[in-house]
Amino acid sequence: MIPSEQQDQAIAAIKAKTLIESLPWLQKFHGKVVVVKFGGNAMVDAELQKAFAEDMAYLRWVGIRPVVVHGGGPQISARLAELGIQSEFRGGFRVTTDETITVVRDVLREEISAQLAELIQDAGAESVIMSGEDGNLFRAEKTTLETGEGPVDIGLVGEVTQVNPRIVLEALEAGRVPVVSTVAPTTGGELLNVNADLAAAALAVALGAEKLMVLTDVPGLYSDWPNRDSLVSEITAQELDELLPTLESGMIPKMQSCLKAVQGGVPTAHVIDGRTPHSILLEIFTVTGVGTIVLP
Ligand SMILES: Nc1ncnc2c1ncn2[C@@H]1O[C@H](COP(=O)(O)OP(=O)(O)O)[C@@H](O)[C@H]1O
Ligand SMILES: CC(=O)N[C@@H](CCC(=O)OP(=O)(O)O)C(=O)O
Repeated sequence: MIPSEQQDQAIAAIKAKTLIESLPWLQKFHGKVVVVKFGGNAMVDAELQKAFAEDMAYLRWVGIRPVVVHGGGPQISARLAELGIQSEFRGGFRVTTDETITVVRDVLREEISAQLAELIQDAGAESVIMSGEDGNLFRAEKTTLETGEGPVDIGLVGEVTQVNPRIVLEALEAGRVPVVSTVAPTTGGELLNVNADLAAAALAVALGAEKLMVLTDVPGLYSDWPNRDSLVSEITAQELDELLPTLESGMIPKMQSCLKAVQGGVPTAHVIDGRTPHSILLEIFTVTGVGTIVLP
């Protein structure tokens, strides 16, 4: 055999190995719901967004049912800055005023949901946009932040207290990929800004999802941030519960979300690096997986 043929054969063998390695996972996850939270920091690059959308279409066509819940913190902050409004965060949450909530809702729906839905359609799967306001998807209650100096009012910020997953299930039944943004009304009809990590966990639990995958802009959870040698590949709910009080702002809602999901019956929750193209496929379909896995 000439060297170029040998090289072609070696490449073909790697491709075939990768494909066949996915067989047990295809069997295990067939028909199952996977909730993927796409973070604002992971979606700044157009190529990565395209790869993400391709992953969603891929999952849909291999018979797994993906549900996208997205954030958009940096994009909301950018729009607010254009409007001359400064962003303030307390405990990882945006202090949200009457003026801010309209911007949050618009950026999430008109800009980010719309763009993701279009990319998913371009990748070959139907998608449908929804928020906590649609079909009673989410009900929320106002969050009061507990701090060392007592409770702090952070404005129109809420947490999901009820989920009615009907419209998500209808979309999945119709073969569509739901793209969910996370503003949500109270029972009184007041619109609240809900952190997307936490909303994703509530939705994953309500849907009886097989996995929650949280994409962000780091390789996973670090037990001793920012020490790069402290990447955690696997952690139990109990260990995470103990680690949570030591974590810093961005990671707090993310890890609370993973904890809530596994405590609510989701078999595994994952924090993975959204900057690696197709990291979702690598996590689901390869033996080693990537990022941090949270187990019950
Ligand atoms: N223990 C930790 N492990 C990993 N990242 C951490 C940790 N503590 C703080 N971070 C920070 O959290 C950020 C991710 O949170 P955030 O900026 O809210 O992301 P996203 O927009 O993806 O939701 C990381 O970029 C990192 O700077
Ligand atoms: C209450 C609160 O902080 N809401 C978030 C909602 C978007 C979000 O969660 O975006 P990421 O996933 O990119 O962080 C915000 O206003 O930024």
